[in-house]
Amino acid sequence: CEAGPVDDAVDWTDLTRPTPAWFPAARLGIFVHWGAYSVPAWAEPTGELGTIDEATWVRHNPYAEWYWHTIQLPGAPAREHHRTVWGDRPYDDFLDLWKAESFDAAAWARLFRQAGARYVVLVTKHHDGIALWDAPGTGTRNTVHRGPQRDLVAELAAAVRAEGLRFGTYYSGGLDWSVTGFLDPEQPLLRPNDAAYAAYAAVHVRDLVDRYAPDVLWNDIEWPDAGKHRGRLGLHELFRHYYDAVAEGVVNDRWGETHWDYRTSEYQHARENESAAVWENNRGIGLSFGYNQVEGPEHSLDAHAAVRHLVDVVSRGGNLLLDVGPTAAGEIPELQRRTLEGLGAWLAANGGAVHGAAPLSPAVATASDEPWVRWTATPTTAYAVVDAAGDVTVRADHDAVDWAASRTPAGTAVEAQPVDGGLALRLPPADGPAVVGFPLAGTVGPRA
Ligand SMILES: CC(=O)NC[C@H]1N[C@@H](C)[C@@H](O)[C@@H](O)[C@@H]1O
Repeated sequence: CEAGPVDDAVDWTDLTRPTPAWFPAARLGIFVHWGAYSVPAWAEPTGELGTIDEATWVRHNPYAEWYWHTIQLPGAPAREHHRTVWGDRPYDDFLDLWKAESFDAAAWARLFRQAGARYVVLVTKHHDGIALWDAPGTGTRNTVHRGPQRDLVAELAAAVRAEGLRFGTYYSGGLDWSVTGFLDPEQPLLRPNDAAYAAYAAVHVRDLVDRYAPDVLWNDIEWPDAGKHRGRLGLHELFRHYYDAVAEGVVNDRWGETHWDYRTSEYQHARENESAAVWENNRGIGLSFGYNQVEGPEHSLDAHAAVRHLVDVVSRGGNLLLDVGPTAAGEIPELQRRTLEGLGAWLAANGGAVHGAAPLSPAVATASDEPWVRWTATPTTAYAVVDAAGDVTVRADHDAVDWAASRTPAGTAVEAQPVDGGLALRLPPADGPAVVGFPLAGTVGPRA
């Protein structure tokens, strides 16, 4: 895997343009990791990326979608699990065992809309190289010819768009174990960088653009080095082709030092990227992206925790791309469904503080953890999201906010009195954070 010719003379700046407004306004997306790995659906719930040392991570990988890799490692519990449950069956048997017999794209799309998501990003080829559409050059190693025997990308794209949501595609440009084998399993991020693989991947992403016009191109790990050039199958041309085909399309930042519309962090990894103007944190509801049957409530965000994570991300200017890992049959596991439904119920009452909202100027108010308070804002309103009940004081420059007309978007009247250095609120008990909206003084009617 020699590093290919990297044409670092490429001028990537001509691709820069203002980020299409729909993306930061969306605030919540749903990620979907569904693949042959959803058949074994087994990993150790070790911990969050960014909090586990690499040596532990690689052998006790909590990402169930890395099953094929983890079972290569001598001493990995997953390897022992595979031998016990599956014997010496090859990984590709899971493609044929993946039937998707209960897959109902319309039901998924309805659940995602009800969860308050504004976009959905489906994994179309993960690191195992199996495509969820009839990808050129994959032969029968895709879900159209084997296993589900359906174009899962087309089905979900149509259903998601019928619900009024945007549809994006994830593609693993950085790793493809079916092309490279495992190189050195002890070094999991050794990437194929040769021109042949770069062309193979470019043809795939171009096919995704031409067939599904994705609103988001979400590449993972990095783009093959030999593909970072201006040629016909080069990355620069690919981005240009994409923007010509999808005017409001956005690309993430995992294509190497080339071009991006927004930065990404993952669980606790790369949180330095969260200082960018436009960014997105992605994580599972549990510790894995692919369905992991081992995970329980103790490993997963319940609705309350998901609300707090989303609000914290939005208060700092980011989007949350929250992952679901469906079962091989195509069901959304109950633990995940409950979180999505609870998140959606909260957003139905309080979404004004999230959708289309942005950070509030720190000159007006700042976050606190005791009580738990995060602030968001629209051009006319500041929102205090308060995870406490009873008498709470929020610190705000009340000359900048008009406290007289405070209301929760859900319509519950809230008493708000200015006190030294802030505002005293009397919050009714609620089964989730309360949201109190304060008109930003000077932008709306006179102080009452
Ligand atoms: C930071 C990084 O490169 N993560 C790669 C990681 N991304 C997740 C969304 C999942 O697709 C993982 O399986 C993948 O390895």
